[in-house]
Amino acid sequence: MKYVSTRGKAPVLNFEEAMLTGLARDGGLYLPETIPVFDAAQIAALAGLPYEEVAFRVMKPFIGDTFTDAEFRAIIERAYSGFGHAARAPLVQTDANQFLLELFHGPTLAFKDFAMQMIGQMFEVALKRRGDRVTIIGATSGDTGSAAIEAFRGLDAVDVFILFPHGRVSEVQRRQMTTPSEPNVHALALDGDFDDCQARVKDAFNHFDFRDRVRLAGVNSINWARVLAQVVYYFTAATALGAPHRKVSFTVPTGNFGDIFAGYVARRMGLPIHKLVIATNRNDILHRTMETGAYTKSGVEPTISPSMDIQVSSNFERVLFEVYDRDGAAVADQMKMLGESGSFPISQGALGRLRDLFASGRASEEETAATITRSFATSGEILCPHTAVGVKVAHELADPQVPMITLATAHPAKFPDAVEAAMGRRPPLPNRMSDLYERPERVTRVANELVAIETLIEEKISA
Ligand SMILES: Cc1ncc(COP(=O)(O)O)c(C=O)c1O
Ligand SMILES: N[C@@H](CCOP(=O)(O)O)C(=O)O
Repeated sequence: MKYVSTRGKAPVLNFEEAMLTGLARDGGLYLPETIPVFDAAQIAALAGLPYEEVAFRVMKPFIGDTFTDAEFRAIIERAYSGFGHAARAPLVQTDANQFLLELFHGPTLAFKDFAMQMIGQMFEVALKRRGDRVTIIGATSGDTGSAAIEAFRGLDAVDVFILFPHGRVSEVQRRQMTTPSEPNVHALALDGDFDDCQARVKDAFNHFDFRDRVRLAGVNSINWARVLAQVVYYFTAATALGAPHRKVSFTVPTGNFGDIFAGYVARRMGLPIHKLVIATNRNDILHRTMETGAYTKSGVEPTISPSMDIQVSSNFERVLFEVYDRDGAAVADQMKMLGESGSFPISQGALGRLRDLFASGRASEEETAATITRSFATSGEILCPHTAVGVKVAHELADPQVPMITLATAHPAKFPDAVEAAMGRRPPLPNRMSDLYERPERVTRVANELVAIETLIEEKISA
């Protein structure tokens, strides 16, 4: 399997190279040259299998000969062994035709663990075999960072630097990043918002001297391996409800577009997905784009669903590449326009294709809080604010005949203030984390400047 860049000018790579590279050298994102398709019998055979077996069958066609079957099975086993639920991603019915896919039973209580635990294990095996060492840099609005630090803490072949927006993540998220004591992990509080963090990460990748000197690698969803691991739970959920013989819809609380892009890949692989719904909070750039046909930045406003407080949605580039018939030059032009003027138009043809692929909706702060309140009162389910954004939109866009699955992307205990304000009860942390508030924190404040960040990284890795 070969991987190509969305901007069409970077070297074509195999899976291992694409995984260890992260961002393509032309600034684009890697995608498989072709997406494998499963027939109905292959999909039907997944129903009822353990999560790990589905993960093996779904991901295997994408990895080429990077790992032997035995290696890959062992990687998958290790990745999911720390999850707190035997089903890994259990499906819960909340209403006549509404379901929640609980993706928060991993070590840091968010869906990021599904991919990050896999990447940690895959990096470890690949780097040991190469006798290599890398410096990982990541940007987070809260969940990617904690999942990355958890997945890579203490591993020999990596140093990890995570940039998070100072003062804009929940206390639980911050502590998950700042309390691990292993010397190879570093939480950096940046003076800016998530888009600034992500922009500095991309700048570092585009500064080739630095990139090559520290052997930079990325674990944001710009890394194809992140998206790939997230394709699996669309298959487990849909087959549990009767796919391929029955269609299902998914609503995905969306920020950086990685999770919903994984749903798009699942559909391209043959999974019969009826609607794929983008749910945004009041930072609704994706919903506005779908409505108006112009991707236009308008400044990030802090919300009670902070992990989705994003304006530059990285993986949207991947879907643009698809709806522009894989025209890398057209995508590069759009990204240039976005960088220069904060906006780009989408052609009528591409917009039509986007609207065929995705529906969209948004939830205001009040609607998000009201959804948390109502969900607890009617079904006893305590939702995290991101999931509540999804549930609000899912109810609006559901078809009575088709099951609607909302991705429950984080555990409510990661956002206790917002949940308590909505329903008058503070969700407790699971027992294994109950001392999180007592552990000492270790964090470095950093300016929103590439030079300051690069200097800090070089100092730390040479210390
Ligand atoms: C809890 C939670 N929900 C939803 C999202 C949005 O996911 P994505 O960025 O893949 O669109 C994030 C951040 O990525 C998150 O942390
Ligand atoms: N919401 C994310 C933002 C980064 O997203 P990623 O999926 O591209 O890593 C977070 O929680 O950090």
